Amino acid sequence: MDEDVLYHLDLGTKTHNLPAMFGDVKFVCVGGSPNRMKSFALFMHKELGLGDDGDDMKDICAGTDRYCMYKAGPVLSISHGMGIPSISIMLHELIKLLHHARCCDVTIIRIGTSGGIGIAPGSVVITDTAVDSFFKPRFEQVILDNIVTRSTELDKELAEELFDCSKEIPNFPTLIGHTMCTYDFYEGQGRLDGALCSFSREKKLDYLKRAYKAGVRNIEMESTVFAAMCGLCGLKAAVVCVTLLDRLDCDQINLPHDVLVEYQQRPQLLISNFIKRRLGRREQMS
Ligand SMILES: O=P(O)(O)O[C@@H]1C[C@H](O)[C@@H](CO)O1
Ligand SMILES: O=c1cc[nH]c(=O)[nH]1
Repeated sequence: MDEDVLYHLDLGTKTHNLPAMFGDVKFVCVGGSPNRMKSFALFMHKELGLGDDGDDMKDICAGTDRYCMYKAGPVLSISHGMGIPSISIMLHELIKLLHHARCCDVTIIRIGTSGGIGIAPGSVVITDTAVDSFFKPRFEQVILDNIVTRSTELDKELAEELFDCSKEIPNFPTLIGHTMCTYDFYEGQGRLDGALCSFSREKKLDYLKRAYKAGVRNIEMESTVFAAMCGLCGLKAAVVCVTLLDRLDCDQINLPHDVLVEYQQRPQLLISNFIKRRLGRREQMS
């Protein structure tokens, strides 16, 4: 293409010098909420000792309100909204951005929230495999009028490295398990408290217990397409989500605000330790 307009990011190959803006990116962190991704960028700015307090950090995608994007040294922090269609659009444009910027050796991590199954709220789940609502490791993409099935395997070594990092943080409940990705927060995740509900409490529990038996430890709404797209494009990828509740106990998220904030910071803390460890290793090698 003579020009590539990354429409939803408000960036483009003719309007922006993408190699100059992004060529040094080594870590990309994505998550649903714009505020969370801004806080993460500010946190990384501080943790990496990048000078002032980052107060003047600008949203690189300020020209659009679809997504936000912040950069702290080699770390790019981007919001993706909720659900598969939203993250998928962002990933198409992000992956092209990384290509145009000639980035290499990039690690991409989704830092999110989720509902746990049979584990204590506040636990951090590092995904080994993302599965669909049938507990299958696949993402079905409709292309023209065909269903194309893609693998949702994630990088096992990266998951182990992250798990290793978690052990260095005191009182930090972390585990590796399957993550189920659904198309809906309510009926799609077996909730009884949506505007619509057509199944009994018994059916809900039977489904979630079968999910647990199949190795699922948490439920969210982006991991299958994230794993599939990153895998096909050769990006090393991980999914790290904190659980906000145990779905075997309840459906409503009614945590006090300060607890919710602290839980959401857990994946950020883990990823910050991981990035600092990786950067330290690179410095030792050079
Ligand atoms: O990254 P976040 O915390 O937004 O991810 C989960 C999955 C859905 O997008 C959303 C539902 O509350 O939270
Ligand atoms: O239960 C939950 C909590 C957060 N995100 C989800 O998708 N489900």
